[in-house]
Amino acid sequence: YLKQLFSTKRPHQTCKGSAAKSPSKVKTSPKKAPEEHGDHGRPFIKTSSLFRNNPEIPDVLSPAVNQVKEKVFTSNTFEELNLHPHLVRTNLNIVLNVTSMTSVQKKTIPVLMSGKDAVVRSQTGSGKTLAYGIPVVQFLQAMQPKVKRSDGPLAVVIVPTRELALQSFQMFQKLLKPFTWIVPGVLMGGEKRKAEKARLRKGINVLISTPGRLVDHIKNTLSIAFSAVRWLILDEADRTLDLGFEKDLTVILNALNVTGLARQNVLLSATLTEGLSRLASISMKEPVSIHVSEGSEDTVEACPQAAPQALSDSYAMPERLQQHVVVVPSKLHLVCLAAFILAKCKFEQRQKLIVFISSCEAVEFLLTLFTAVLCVKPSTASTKHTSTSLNFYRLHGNMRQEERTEVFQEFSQCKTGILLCTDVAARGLDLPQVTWIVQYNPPVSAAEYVHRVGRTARIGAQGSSLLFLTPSEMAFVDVLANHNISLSEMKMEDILATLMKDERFKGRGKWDSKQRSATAFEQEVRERATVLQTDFENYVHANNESLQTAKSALQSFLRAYTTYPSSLKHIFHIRSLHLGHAAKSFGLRDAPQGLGSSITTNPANSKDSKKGKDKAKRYCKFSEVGQ
Ligand SMILES: Nc1ncnc2c1ncn2[C@@H]1O[C@H](COP(=O)(O)OP(=O)(O)OP(=O)(O)O)[C@@H](O)[C@H]1O
Repeated sequence: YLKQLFSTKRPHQTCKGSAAKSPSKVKTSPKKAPEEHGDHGRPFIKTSSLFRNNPEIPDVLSPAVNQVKEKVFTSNTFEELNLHPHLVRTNLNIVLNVTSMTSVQKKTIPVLMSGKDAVVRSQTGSGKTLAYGIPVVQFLQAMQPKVKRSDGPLAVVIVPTRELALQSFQMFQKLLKPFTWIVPGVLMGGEKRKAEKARLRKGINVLISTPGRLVDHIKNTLSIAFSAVRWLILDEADRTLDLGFEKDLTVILNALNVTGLARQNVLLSATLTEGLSRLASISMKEPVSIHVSEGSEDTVEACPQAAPQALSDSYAMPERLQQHVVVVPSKLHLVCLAAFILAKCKFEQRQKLIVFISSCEAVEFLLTLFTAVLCVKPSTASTKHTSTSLNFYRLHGNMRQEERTEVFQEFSQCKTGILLCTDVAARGLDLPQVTWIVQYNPPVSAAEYVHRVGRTARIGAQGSSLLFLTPSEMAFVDVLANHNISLSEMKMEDILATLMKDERFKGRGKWDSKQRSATAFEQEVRERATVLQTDFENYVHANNESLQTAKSALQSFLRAYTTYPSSLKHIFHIRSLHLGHAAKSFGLRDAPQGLGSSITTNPANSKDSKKGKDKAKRYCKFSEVGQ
């Protein structure tokens, strides 16, 4: 069917009009349309109409849902917990500046301190890390005889990504400050194995690791011994399973189980549902199920079998998170994202955005393109509105680890900026003061949606999110509604209207700001969007290198599109993509020839067999996370 997909004769379901019948007939090449010069000295190349032959944009009808609410804070303080006074005063009150417990902490800490296993679900940004960190530290500092480095790991914390491993490690460093005899350490893909081996040999008591790297050491590092382990924490437990790490987890559990010491096991995530029972059954003993949704004051319950089944499919969302959706035809995706970034980061103050993109190559491409086109200063001082400069960052699994760590730290500390990233940044990361989450490419599940938007509106703060969908993808709104998530619509035209503030993209000179006619305004917005798209296309087509980069970004986007799970294929199916229009969203004037064969030759996209499907899943996900 891939042949069919890239055939120009393929009838297209999502588009109206003649262009829909010939998707590759997107005509704009310098040869076909000779250059002329516009008012601003920029060479104009006639861009095929961005606003014609697009599918209709119906209104979004987000079904009414009862949003599940969780109260973040309680009026209880940590003093009530009978913790070591240094842990409360030095660490929590002074170093971490926290006094009252969050709901999940109030429910989880006493359960864990009583020695039980637990499965913990509470909304993103509600303080789950301290909910397990405090009991672990309280337990370790009280151990007699005193913990020694040579005891090796006493607590093992498994997290799905490297940045999250680093973040959890830093939290343990803070919590363990007064207890200098207990040593935390982190192992993660991308770091030097030799240095990690040396640290393991010296002794690490609280070991934080990504699954793959831990398995690597279990197999290859003689000095790793788990004879003393008393705690196993799986943070973002559902994702760890998702990533196909089940095999790795089995290796880890087998290594831990050899000793037979009594061990406490804790699973945590904002989206624990089905699938977890399987994990619980292999790793836990009569776990207590803890969830925090409103009206569930008593939801600390012993659920001997398959505790997570008590959890419903309704996800609690942060109360002060404003969720939006915008429906944008593929052709207009690029200009619409650019206009949104300009609106927030150029014409508003102190905005910090995270933009989720489906592939590493597309992240790289957009970074280069936006830096070249959007960051250019106007040739005259004609920008009417006060504007601030744009600071772009990027994070994805194909970057070197040092670079990833550097970007993570820099973006954590910056006051304004735009992080273009893949799902490596979707889970667990606690990046301060993020104001907007933009999902430029839709997530692979409702759970991933929850985690992505959860990078804002943390710990009771305010935040907003925007999901981009094409008209053919609108049914994803219903998928979210099934999990009690409701979105309000933002209009594409309103986002594009930002371009009226930016004189760099002025149309061909007829616009007069004193004009009051709505039609003239709309016309000028469209012209400016076209000018911006032309700038993008000119950049992409300026040389062979940038053209190839755009093509491979498009290709990687298409590959990623094939990896949606079968339950969502009726919404996100590569057959319903309009290749010519998708190409436009990568600044390409025409749909590249031969893309079909390059996608079919990739084993990740062979979908003839189940094996092929599995490979496809793995290909994308492993390359994303870059274990
Ligand atoms: N009791 C508290 N009072 C104030 N701030 C807190 C408290 N507990 C945790 N925090 C802060 O809240 C933020 C979010 O916490 P954390 O990262 O543990 O959330 P989470 O529930 O694990 O989120 P996610 O599901 O996204 O991983 C962190 O900056 C943390 O320091």
